[in-house]
Amino acid sequence: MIVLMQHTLPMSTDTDPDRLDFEKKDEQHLLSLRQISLTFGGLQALTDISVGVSRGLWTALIGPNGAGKTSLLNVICGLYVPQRGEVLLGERRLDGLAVHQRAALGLARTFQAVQLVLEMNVLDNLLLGLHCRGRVGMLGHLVRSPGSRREEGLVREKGMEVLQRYSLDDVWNSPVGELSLWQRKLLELARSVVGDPRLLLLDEPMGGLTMSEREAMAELLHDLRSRGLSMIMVEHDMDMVMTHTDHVLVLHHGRLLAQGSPQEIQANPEVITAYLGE
Ligand SMILES: Nc1ncnc2c1ncn2[C@@H]1O[C@H](COP(=O)(O)OP(=O)(O)OP(=O)(O)O)[C@@H](O)[C@H]1O
Repeated sequence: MIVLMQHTLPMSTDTDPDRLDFEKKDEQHLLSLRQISLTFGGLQALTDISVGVSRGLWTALIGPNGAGKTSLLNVICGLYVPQRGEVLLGERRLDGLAVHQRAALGLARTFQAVQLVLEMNVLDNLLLGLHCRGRVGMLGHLVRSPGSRREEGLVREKGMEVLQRYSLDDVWNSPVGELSLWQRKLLELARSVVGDPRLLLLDEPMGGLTMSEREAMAELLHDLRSRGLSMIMVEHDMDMVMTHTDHVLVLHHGRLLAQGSPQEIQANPEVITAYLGE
């Protein structure tokens, strides 16, 4: 369940009762955003966003074009630094942590335009997901000690198991440049989860896919959620959002316009106006 924090963050001391109340709510959340504001020069991309995301849910982040959805994912994963506000994973404040440090704490991310190294083969691209998560010692690989070779063998074995799960084991040695869009989307998803993250941020994972591929992707995401992975997904396909996700956050002009179950969001007059007004 996601709880909108409507009161403003008090500026006073830790003994302030409002502040303690705020933090008590945060304890229940896997992710907490407190009063996030982000500007690019004169452009206000995000304004005063406070929201908590509970564990184990598949949350959709929707809104018209330019509403700030990708910017919010970028703030969460550390690509963008907001001018104001705090991001917490569990009780850990993430302010000041770089993308790779947040990844090591369990935050994973996929991108709208798939981010793979086209010249590298499928397995090596997958294993980049483990390096990003800090699960494999880069230095050990560079010096190639016997220990590191053994470790590398185990890691490659685990990688092949994951590729099998995503039906990519047959093409493990092909350069990514030779894969179809569907296979690239699969590989990006596999790479984002290979390090066992706690929270997965998905930016339009179904973009550009056919209807049957979208359904297949939804199945994979259901499977990940049933294994306990929490997800926040930016998606434009409303049918997908309404059919598959547990909870919906709606951004409009950089503000949190509404949140609720898919059914509540579908019936929300403010949301309908925001979309029709585009
Ligand atoms: N790096 C950037 N530099 C300048 N402006 C940016 C940057 N990133 C985003 N913006 C602006 O911030 C606003 C929100 O953009 P964002 O991409 O987050 O929206 P969105 O909801 O993801 O849109 P879409 O659905 O079209 O992908 C837009 O006006 C966009 O032009």
